[in-house]
Amino acid sequence: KGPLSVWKYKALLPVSGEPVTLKEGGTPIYHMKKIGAEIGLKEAYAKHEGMNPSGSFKDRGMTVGVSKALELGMKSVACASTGNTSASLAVYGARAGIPVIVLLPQGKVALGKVAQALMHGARVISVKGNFDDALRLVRELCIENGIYLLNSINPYRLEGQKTIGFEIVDYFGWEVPDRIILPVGNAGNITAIYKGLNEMKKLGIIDRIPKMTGIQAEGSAPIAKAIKSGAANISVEEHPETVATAIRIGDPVNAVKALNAIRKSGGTAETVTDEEILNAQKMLAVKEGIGVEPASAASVAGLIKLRNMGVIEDDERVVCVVTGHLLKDPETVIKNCDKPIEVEASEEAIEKVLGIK
Ligand SMILES: Cc1ncc(COP(=O)(O)O)c(/C=C/C(=O)C(=O)O)c1O
Repeated sequence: KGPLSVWKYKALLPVSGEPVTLKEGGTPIYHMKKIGAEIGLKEAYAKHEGMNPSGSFKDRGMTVGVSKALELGMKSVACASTGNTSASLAVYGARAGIPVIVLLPQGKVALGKVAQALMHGARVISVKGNFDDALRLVRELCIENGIYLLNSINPYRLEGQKTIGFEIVDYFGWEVPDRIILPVGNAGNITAIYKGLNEMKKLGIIDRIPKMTGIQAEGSAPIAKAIKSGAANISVEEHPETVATAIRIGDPVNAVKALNAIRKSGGTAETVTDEEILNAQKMLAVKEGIGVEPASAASVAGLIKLRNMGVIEDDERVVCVVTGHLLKDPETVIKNCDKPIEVEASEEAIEKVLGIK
């Protein structure tokens, strides 16, 4: 009962007290009519996680993780982040009134995310290294100093994020989608959604699990490479590079769980180029009115590629989880769009450039 939200599923979440909440979850599922028509898929949907309080799916993990931190009597919380985790932790830490420390890879975090972490009062440390360096350092920092670590190595993060699976099942009911496609970085989200779907199956609410399909940027694709080569585990990408800085992660902490989720569900993993990512971002915005940041558009770029490869069948119902809001990374948008047309402040000048007269 009640509106869709993370805490609608409180009975399935490991938090006993009153949660620290900003009404996260209950995000919209949009039918992608035009993009679907272009690739011959009648049932292509996008679940817009950018519509969460801090603008990404991370809020689902943080509402549970920060609630748990309070329950455990922790004095401060920390994370390393490519941006959205730090933005979300800053928001929920502020809500909870608990000090927040975030470690960011220097020069590789989208502007909107840094703005959020700063404005919501986190101590923002910029590390001369990449995300994987920052994660190693924050784990040491937390162990040495009794600070509560809230990267997705913390299982309470995945507990919150599994509600994406709950909401997809709630929306489609018995007609479970055939496939769920999502961008993969540290691989927490694909692991979490798979867990949620398995719980729904155990509860007898669904009778089958959608194919979990992970999409990575070509320059940062340890999971996709392992799936495509059949390797038991990943080989770490030493120098991950992609315009989709949110998923610029070479050594995903949840790799083993994610490979299991993909293989057990009969899913797959694929890579897309930065160009395909930016094209998908523009298609979503211009054709469907859905504004997402580059990493999120990787799921739709992957949908298109897998469809063109013949991996996705004509009659499949597919849900792409688009994970973060367009406003998170305005610099990339400005770089990839035409400049605004400058005119003198007169109607004639405007009509002239618009070719109206
Ligand atoms: C927009 C967006 N889309 C996809 C992912 C990948 O999710 P995971 O595979 O669960 O890591 C992220 C991840 C971001 C961070 O890892 C971080 O913020 O530190 C993201 O921000």
